[in-house]
Amino acid sequence: MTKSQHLQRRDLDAFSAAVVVNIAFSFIPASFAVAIVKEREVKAKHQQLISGVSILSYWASTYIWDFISFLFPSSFAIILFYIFGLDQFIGRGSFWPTILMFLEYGLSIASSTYCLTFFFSEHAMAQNVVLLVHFFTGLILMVISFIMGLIQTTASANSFLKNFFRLSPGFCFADGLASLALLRQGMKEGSGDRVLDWNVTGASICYMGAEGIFYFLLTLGLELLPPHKLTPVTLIECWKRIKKLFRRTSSSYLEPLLESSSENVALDFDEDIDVRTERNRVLSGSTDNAIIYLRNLRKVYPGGKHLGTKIAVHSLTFSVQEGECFGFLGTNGAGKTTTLSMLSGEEYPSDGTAFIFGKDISSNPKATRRHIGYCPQFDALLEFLTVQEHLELYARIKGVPEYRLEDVVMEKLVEFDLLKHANKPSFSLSGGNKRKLSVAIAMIGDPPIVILDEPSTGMDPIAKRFMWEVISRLSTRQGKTAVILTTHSMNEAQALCTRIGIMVEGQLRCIGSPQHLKTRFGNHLELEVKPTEVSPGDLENLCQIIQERLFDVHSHPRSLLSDLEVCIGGTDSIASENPSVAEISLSEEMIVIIGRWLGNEERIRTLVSSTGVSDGVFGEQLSEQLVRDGGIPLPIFSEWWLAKEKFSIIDSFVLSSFPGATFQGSNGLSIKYQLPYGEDLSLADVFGHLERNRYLLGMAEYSISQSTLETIFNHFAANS
Ligand SMILES: Nc1ncnc2c1ncn2[C@@H]1O[C@H](COP(=O)(O)OP(=O)(O)OP(=O)(O)O)[C@@H](O)[C@H]1O
Repeated sequence: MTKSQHLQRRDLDAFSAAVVVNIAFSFIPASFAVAIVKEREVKAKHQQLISGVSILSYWASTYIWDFISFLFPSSFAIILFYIFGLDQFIGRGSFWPTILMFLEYGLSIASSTYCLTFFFSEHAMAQNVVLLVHFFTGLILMVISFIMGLIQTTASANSFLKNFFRLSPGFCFADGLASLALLRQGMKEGSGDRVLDWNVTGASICYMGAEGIFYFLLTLGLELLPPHKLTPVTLIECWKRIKKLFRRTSSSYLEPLLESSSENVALDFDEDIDVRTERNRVLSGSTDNAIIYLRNLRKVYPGGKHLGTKIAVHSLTFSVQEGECFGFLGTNGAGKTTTLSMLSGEEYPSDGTAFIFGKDISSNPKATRRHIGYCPQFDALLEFLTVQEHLELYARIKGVPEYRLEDVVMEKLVEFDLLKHANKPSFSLSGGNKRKLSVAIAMIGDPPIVILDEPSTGMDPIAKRFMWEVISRLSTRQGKTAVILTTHSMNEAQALCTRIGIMVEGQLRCIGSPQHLKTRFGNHLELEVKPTEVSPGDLENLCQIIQERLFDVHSHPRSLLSDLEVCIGGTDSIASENPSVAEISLSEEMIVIIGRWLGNEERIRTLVSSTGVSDGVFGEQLSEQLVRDGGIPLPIFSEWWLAKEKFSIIDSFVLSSFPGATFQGSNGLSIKYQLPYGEDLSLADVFGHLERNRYLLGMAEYSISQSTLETIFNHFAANS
């Protein structure tokens, strides 16, 4: 074998060794990546592993574990490398540079894979794909570089291109090993004897070291900041934030408001006068004690391929003061959660901004978040952590000092009546108790701003009352905390909120105190009347009249007589003596005829109609009985008839006395009306008129109330 053949053989052997190692490194970590993902899933399920430690240390342990997992195959390969004598190509003197490269390779691969996965998708598969792309890139570049290095005309281009190829950790690693092998065999040109020369291992060590640190820091940043995928929209948002950062140098409490008069945006919808007044007030900076200001806050979501963009929140402007409980109401999809997510820093505004204690949520999200306790719409609890551990964990995250921890946790357990559930894992709690825990977490550390997104969902009425107590104590009694509350319960809003804003399709449609909204938008009164009960004398009289008419056989059609026979048990009894009233059961045909005798066939129709005309509970029961038994006892029919008579008298009285009054329904015991309310008809007029005629009309009781919040909400929802 000539020297040149020997060199080529050695050259090829060195290259094969590097390729084999590279492939080994490609696939072993790839399979480990799967194991790591699985291990993370397991950890996610058994969250008690992190009991008592902060999120940060959980993150650190996960990261270190991943890193060790990546290093494991490195160590494994090193051992193999020496056992099978592959080291003869490298030489024992190169042990430490080799070890260093292995370590750096582990770090740079782990960090860059982690980091790229964060950017594009956190799906487990994405992590594997990134990992494999990494390894194959290294391998392919290695082959290209090797071939280019062999061909004389491309050798210098190869040296230049290597500077870029080295951005791939796989290439760096394989190139470093191959260069070491070539050096030891004396086949490396122009590099002297030193293993740490740039062209031997120096470049690989520097590149991999720099990449490892760079990606590590980037990953750290991504872990600590809220995760955001790299999409055109997020890029635009990032750009806007950067611009704002440079524009806004001051963060004093009032300055942002005073500078803002030019921010009146052109609205493409008619704004309610109260909403406009609030907008002008906020934009002019004349708000006292307000600690939250929203200024033209807007959120646009990308709509995907086939849908247009979605404007979830349109130019929202209002303020919330200290000690205020602001009720943020709205239809489903009105944009409430989106607004709250922007305030709590979960989402970036597409335009406009908000200030919390004078700090801009866009340019200073960390500083603003410190003031906020947020209870999201869906419980963000860790399944296997107990109630107490949750409180401890969040108290630590919120910076409660260790010596106060026990007291703070106990205080919340008692305040939210969770003491008896303290040691239960959160997955075993009922929905209502989960909500309690979420609200308790939001209130840890007594933040000056508490944002509660539908806090009482799923709670029983007692728990709900209890929760209302806690919230009202927080805002009204302590007087220092501002609460923003979204709810679909009008009772809750009425009970808790000092001011309410109703959102429809991303726009604020009205704003003001509950009383102000009722006075402004409740342009009618609700009247409920309960008639007196039917008197036994009247009932007896009617039964008698009907009975007499029924037994006046000459006036009956043949078919009715046969009906009567069936109802009271035979012809003899009809002819000879009158049966007792209670014995008489009226068939449908008889009822229709009786209605005609009594002069109101229309009323009978509500009873016998198969179309199910609503006539209150009593009427519905009689209809059912008629269908089921084929008849109704005479006394019961008579009672129903007299009750209807009373209803009818009251109905004609109300409709004729209050022009514009509308019938709203009856439950069989009382009737409801809506009366127009305004200059023509005052509350005093209505009371006076009803009181004067009360006994004449047979009203047992009546009530008049202003429109409820629910009617006002329905009015806005219906006009959306
Ligand atoms: N990530 C998103 N991407 C696209 N559209 C979204 C996204 N999140 C919310 N939306 C849309 O924005 C609008 C406002 O949603 P949001 O969840 O803020 O409403 P909401 O008032 O809280 O409703 P609900 O009372 O049902 O909780 C909805 O039309 C919703 O479909």
